[in-house]
Amino acid sequence: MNLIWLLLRASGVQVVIAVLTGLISGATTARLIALINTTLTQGVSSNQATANSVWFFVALASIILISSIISQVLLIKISQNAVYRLRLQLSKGILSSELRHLEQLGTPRLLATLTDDVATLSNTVYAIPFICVDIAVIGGCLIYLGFLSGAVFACTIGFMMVAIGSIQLLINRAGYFLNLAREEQDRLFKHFNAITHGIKELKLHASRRQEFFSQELQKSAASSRDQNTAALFTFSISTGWGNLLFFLLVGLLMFGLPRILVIPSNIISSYILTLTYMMLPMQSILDKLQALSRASVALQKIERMGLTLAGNKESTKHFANITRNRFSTLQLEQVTHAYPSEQGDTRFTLGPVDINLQAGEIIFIVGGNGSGKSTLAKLITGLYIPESGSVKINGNFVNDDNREIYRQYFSVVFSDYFLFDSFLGMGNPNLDVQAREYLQQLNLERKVRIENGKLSTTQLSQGQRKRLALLTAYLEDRPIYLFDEWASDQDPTFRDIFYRQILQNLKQRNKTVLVISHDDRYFNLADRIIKLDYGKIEFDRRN
Ligand SMILES: Nc1ncnc2c1ncn2[C@@H]1O[C@H](COP(=O)(O)OP(=O)(O)OP(=O)(O)O)[C@@H](O)[C@H]1O
Repeated sequence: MNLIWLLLRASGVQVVIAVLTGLISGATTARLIALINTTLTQGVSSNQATANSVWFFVALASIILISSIISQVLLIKISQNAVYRLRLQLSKGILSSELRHLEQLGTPRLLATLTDDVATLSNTVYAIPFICVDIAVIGGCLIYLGFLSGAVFACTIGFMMVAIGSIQLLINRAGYFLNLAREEQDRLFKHFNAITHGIKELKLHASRRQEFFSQELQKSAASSRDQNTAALFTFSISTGWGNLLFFLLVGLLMFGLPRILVIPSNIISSYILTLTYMMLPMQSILDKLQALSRASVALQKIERMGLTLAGNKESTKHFANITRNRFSTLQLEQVTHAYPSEQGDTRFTLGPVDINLQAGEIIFIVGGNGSGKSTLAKLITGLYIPESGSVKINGNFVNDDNREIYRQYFSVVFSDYFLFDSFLGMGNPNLDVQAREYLQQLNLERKVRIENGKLSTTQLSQGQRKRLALLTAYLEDRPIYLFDEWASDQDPTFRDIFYRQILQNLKQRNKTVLVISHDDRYFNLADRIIKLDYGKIEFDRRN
């Protein structure tokens, strides 16, 4: 049902046209079978009648061909379009969701849905057009059967309802196993994540690798295999059961029903012929049910993810020239943020904090590990929404409507930064020239080339990659800079350059620079130091 909605949402009008042409194809098929039936049972009286029948036969066959092709082409387009829209919607949903919510969902779950579920769906929607035509053919045949004999039709429909009900029970059972298998898939993705990101640690420690493999990955993979096997077994039972029931129906019509009802033999043979013709589309539907159930589970997962994303959606209106806005002050007033407590863990709460930042200041944010520096950075930059308290920029409150504008004041290099290999969204005509200048200042001109806003490589050392992240921040040229332990993996010479030259240059350009640092040798270079201790400001003093 959800799959049908998916198509209807993609293009309601086209779906209606496709269904109508499908129905025409089905009805024409029924008429063709009726023609074959009458010709076989009654024969043709004259040459003229034969010629008429031949033309009628050709016309019906042509209509079936054309209408089924139109229906399928339309449905193929609609279904592929639906998957395309779903991919974009999901990606948009992730991009506009609150960071905290995405952190809670976790990368493996997001990836499992973005890759696995969407792939399952896109591999299955191709079947929907064929199923629609099959259903139309079955529908057309049933209508023809209804015309042949009301009593036999009633018996046939009664039998079919019971048959469909029993098959549905089996399919529901298979769907249950598929759901379990899909839940296991999330855990599998978590382990795949560990393999790709923890490969060095796993390679270096044989017993850790072995235990990870046997206790975690293998267990999940085996459980996924078992649930999938159970689902597939149930599906094959349902296909076999469906075929058996079909033969049972044919047997009943041939041997059982004539004993109870008086049915002319030509009606019986017409029924058998039509039912035999219906067997092909029925079998085809039964074969595709497995893929459809899998797609339905995937769609449920996608929709659940979409719903949680929509429930945590932020406004992401696009505002041009935001960075040209002038910055004078930024105030955090009684701002708090709390992480939910993990098992056996005490809940970490940052704040309430009061901070007042001015343009052109260099502020060091210092404190021990876990004191809340990065959390504060996410609150200052608007990535986390304060649970209480308020943030003001240039005297104006930051709220849901202007948070997107607010974020454009910041150029940030987080400690877990991501490096894009091209400078996207910069809108700077001198980008390449400016970027090459910065490459020289950052001592990278012999390692990296820049052509049309694209970096020749990002396969560099940690320190060099971080310099490229700094280069991107330079090019963004925004009023407030924030560096989260930027210098931690720089060599002593460049670390010195960072603290003594880069930060001072930014200050001279009237930038506000927030530096999260453990380098106490350079604390004297700050205009101001804010020290955090277990989520509270221990001191906020000028140097
Ligand atoms: N994504 C998260 N989910 C739950 N708790 C978190 C999360 N990130 C941080 N925390 C908790 O918040 C506390 C502060 O973390 P934060 O990263 O802000 O510290 P920090 O001062 O930047 O530490 P470090 O110097 O080690 O980088 C930690 O004790 C941690 O347990």
